[in-house]
Amino acid sequence: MASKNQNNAPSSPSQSKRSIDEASIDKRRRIANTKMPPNTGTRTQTRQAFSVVNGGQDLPPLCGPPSNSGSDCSAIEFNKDDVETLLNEKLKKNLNYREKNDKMIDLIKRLKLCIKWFLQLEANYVAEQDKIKKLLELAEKKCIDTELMMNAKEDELNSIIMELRKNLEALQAKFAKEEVERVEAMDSLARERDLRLAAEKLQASLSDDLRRTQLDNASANQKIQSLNDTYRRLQEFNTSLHQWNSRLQSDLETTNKTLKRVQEEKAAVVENLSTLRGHYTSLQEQLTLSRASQDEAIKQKEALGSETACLRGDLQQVREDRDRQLSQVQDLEAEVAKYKECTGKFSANLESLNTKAVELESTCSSQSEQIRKLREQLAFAENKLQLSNMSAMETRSEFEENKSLILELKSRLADADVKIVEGEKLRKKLHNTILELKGNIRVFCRVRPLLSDDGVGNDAKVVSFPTSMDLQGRGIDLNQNGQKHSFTYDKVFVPDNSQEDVFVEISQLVQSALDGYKVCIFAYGQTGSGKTYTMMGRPGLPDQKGLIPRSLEQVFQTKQMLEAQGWKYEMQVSMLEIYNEAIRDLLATNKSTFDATRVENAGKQYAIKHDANGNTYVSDLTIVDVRSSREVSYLLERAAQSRSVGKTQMNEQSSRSHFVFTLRIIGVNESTDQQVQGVLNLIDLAGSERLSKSGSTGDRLKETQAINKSLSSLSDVIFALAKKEEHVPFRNSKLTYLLQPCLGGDSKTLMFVNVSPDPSSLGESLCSLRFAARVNACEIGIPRRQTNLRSSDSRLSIG
Ligand SMILES: Nc1ncnc2c1ncn2[C@@H]1O[C@H](COP(=O)(O)OP(=O)(O)OP(=O)(O)O)[C@@H](O)[C@H]1O
Repeated sequence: MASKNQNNAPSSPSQSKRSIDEASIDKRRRIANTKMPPNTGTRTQTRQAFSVVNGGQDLPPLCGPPSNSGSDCSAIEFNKDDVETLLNEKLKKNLNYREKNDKMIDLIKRLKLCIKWFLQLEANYVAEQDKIKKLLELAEKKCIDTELMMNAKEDELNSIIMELRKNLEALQAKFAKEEVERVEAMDSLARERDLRLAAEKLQASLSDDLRRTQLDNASANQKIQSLNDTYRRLQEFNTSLHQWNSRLQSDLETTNKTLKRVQEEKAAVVENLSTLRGHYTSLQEQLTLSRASQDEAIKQKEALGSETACLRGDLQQVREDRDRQLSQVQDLEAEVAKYKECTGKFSANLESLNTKAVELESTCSSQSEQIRKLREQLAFAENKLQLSNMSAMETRSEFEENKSLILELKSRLADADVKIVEGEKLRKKLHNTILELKGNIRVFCRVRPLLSDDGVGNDAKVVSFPTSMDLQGRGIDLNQNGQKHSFTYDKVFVPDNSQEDVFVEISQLVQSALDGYKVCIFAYGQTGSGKTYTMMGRPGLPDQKGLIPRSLEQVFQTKQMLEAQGWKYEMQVSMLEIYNEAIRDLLATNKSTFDATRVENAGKQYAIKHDANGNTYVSDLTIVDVRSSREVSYLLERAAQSRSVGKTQMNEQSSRSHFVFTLRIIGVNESTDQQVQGVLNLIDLAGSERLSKSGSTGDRLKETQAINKSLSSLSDVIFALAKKEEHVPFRNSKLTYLLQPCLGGDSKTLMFVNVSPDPSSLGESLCSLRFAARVNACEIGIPRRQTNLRSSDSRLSIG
């Protein structure tokens, strides 16, 4: 029991008290049951004895004091009632003597037993009383010792409690101090945080530190809270100890009062003592725990100190940041000062802007006035607009009518376009037919006027023109030594005929070139007869423009007209001369080409090639795309400056080479899916001259021989073509080979024979006229014999 009570926790003093009270009551009960006061004990023992004597079965067996072994009443117990019942028992009247005697004997026996039991009980009580007295004395001694010890322990506990209180006060003071420091640190941190937040958001790391510090503070607060809880528990424990002590004192007083009466109270005191010992042990343990908690609190204090140091470090860092921020603030203040200066300037500007605003306001008011007027005008205009809308409605209806009319006209126009295309095709066909009927090789004769330089002989008028109806405009008579030579051609131009008159006659051929035919127009004649004049005209005089510029003007004019029908044309120009059977590029930009020393070799550079489509290509020849007659005129001037010229008896500026102007015309009509490719060759041949007259030496002789040779070759080709012979000797000269695709077949060839009326060159004129007459006669199908020409005249022979 003692060890069990020692293990009881002291934390529940009321429970302990209750257990102690119950124990005390139990003990008291037991003491009351076992104790028999000397004056009353006889009656009780007597009753127990009488109960036994009266039968004893209905009485509960009581644990009486120890009895003598072997005695009859050792197991019999008596109480007061039993004794009184035994003493008051009377015999029944209806009993006989014997029965009365038996009953009396039995009663006597029971009385004897009761007396005997009572005497034994009394002796036992006396012995027990002595023993209890001795035990009480010992218990008193022990209680006094225990009380002394308890007092000592109480003093010791009081001193410990005082010490703990002091420690707690010191800890509380430290905690309060640290709390104040913490609050100060928190305040400073809050201030610094405000500064930080106001300055820049770059202090995110410091915010993290602050959060950590706050967490540490929270943990410290928790620790403080736990310490406060511990302190509160200790206080409660101290209070319970006080209560327990007071209860112990009261119990001690109760024990002292009942010490003499109750033996079991000694055990209770012993138990209490053991309990107190247990409590003492537990108090010692609590003390140990308190010391441990004190150590822990000291450690926590140290930890808090280190945390405070950390916080101070953070505070120092925060202060440094604050210093940095302050420097930034100073910089910002400097900037603010600058901005203030700028603000001053801006305020000046603002004043000027204010004045401008005032001006603008005045302008605005005037504009408001204008707006008002404009609104009036707008209202007026709206009225007009309504009227206009009404008229627009009328116009719209007219428009619809016109639209339908336009559609009808468009359909008619489309029909007309189709008809035009068809008509154009028909025109081309008819035009070609007419030209074919006129002859693919035609000969025109042109007699130039008599010039002042021309020599005047006996018979000044060697050229005349028949006036008969059938030959008018086609015949020419040449008088030589009284003999009249008459020639007929497709057309004869008299000296009075202008350049325009001549061009009118050849313009149909130019149209053929645009229609896609190959056209060649030659100017043939003796030197000084007017070939260059006919082809090129006189420079600087527009009314004396020659066939080439006029043809080009017609080409570009017709091109523009045909573009309306869907035709698109590309024009390419090339110009070359054949000098001494060598080709020379007159549009080449390299001037060295015209170096006389390179003339002979230059021919090899310009190889003539014909393709299957009848197109001619000269390698290395300059071909220029042209879009206007002006561009071509510019090129013609350049070429004229590059031509090989010389001086003859008949001409100061005699052309010593054949000049070939080629215009390639490529036309495409996408709407009718037609394509044409025509060529217009305009050729100013070198002037024929008798060798006897040319001064026939050196280069001059060579030039004249080359010219005569190429002209002879050309006459061969033209005769062959006119006679439609199978073998045409194109390769006899560069000129004929170059013109091969443009001669014969569907090609149109026109030869001008230029004649000089100068009597001194009558022979040359006669030769030219005879040659041209033969060509013309072949073409129109006149039998050779009817021309009265000798066979030897079939070839042009000059010199
Ligand atoms: N129809 C004409 N009307 C007026 N003057 C003309 C006419 N034909 C030629 N002339 C003039 O006659 C001169 C010789 O003419 P042109 O130079 O054209 O002869 P040519 O046949 O080209 O000579 P060559 O073969 O030697 O080059 C020039 O001064 C030219 O102005």
